[in-house]
Amino acid sequence: MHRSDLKQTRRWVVKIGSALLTNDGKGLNREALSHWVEQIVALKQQGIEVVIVSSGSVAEGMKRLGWSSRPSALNELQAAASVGQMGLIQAYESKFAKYDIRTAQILMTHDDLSNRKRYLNVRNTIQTLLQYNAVPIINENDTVVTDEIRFGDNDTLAALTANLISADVLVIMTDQQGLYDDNPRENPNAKLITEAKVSRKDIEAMASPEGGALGKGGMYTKVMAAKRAARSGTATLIASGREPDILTKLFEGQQFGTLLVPDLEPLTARQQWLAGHLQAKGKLVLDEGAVAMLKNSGKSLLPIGVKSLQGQFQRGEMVVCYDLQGKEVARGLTNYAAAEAQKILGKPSHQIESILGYIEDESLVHRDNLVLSD
Ligand SMILES: Nc1ncnc2c1ncn2[C@@H]1O[C@H](COP(=O)(O)OP(=O)(O)O)[C@@H](O)[C@H]1O
Ligand SMILES: N[C@@H](CCC(=O)OP(=O)(O)O)C(=O)O
Repeated sequence: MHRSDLKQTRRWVVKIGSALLTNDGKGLNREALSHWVEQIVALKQQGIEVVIVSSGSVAEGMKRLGWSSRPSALNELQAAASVGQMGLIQAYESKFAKYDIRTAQILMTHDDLSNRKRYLNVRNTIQTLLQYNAVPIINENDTVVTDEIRFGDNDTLAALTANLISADVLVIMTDQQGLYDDNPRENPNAKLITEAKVSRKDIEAMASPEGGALGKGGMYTKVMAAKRAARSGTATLIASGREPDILTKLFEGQQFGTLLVPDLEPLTARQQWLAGHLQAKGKLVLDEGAVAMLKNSGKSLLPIGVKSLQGQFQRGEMVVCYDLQGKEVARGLTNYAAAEAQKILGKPSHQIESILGYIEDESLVHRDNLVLSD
């Protein structure tokens, strides 16, 4: 993907971060929002389908509730998000209405995306909305989530959305010009990276998880989001939402922000869904033979190759597989709950039935439910 190819793309996810959307924490910056809407309308006129992932509900809720500082208690954050989401959506709806464009609100949790049925439902809904020329506006459903099932930051949510709809481009708009080789808030000599392959290992180290006062995740979650997005072949642009006409400039191939080129082998839709599970319920440690089988022969994981396990997982839940050196090898959905798996570890599959009294499958993790880690 080169910048000049951006004009030929068809489907974009545009993520607008808290750091940008909020007026120094005093609610939404409606003027700026209006300008982004204008640019999205211009993209749509060029035939691009756009999905927005927008933060800002907590900041708007704080203003509406008259709170001067961001609460730390989860229930207060949830209340603020719930009050503020009304204002956020209202702002987008009224701006798009001027152009006679319909908007649609989608609130998701990580749980929704890890449930295969709900995942497919969300995908169908978004695709249908795009067919009807509506602009879906996505945020995390903050009111129903607790820490362990949160995306936590909207960069991750935006990347999973890009996977969900096989977007060509993910634009992460933030308050910096793009990815610098060091945190520009701390190092005035930091240099902007204009382009990098997403597989480059050093870009993770450049990106600090320290964000501004309002954002969450900093640049680190943006780089990780670009890696996730690359699983569906999606190119990521990290750029400043403060730059006038930024979306239009990017579309035209102008040199703004950082282009992170997807150079990894794209995963199938089902593998993307598997890889998008953020929470694993258990760990398996594999012997060398099993690691080689998974990596080189594309085989299922049999219990005989598993040395030990940890965690209280149930059948159908996500487990992470490690090699003997502790490096993650793969992740997948287990056919057996932890208590049963413990009994069949290291045993040949023909013994499963006599040990457990039944057999669910001869593999512990079937190949179709397994994805190799990078
Ligand atoms: N290498 C880097 N390049 C650019 N910004 C960085 C880098 N490392 C950390 N940051 C910080 O990340 C911030 C953006 O992240 P964040 O505040 O979470 O924004 P958002 O709300 O848009 O997601 C920047 O303001 C900057 O301080
Ligand atoms: N869902 C929350 C935002 C999550 C968040 O702050 O994300 P980010 O824009 O990545 O810093 C909200 O709308 O306020």
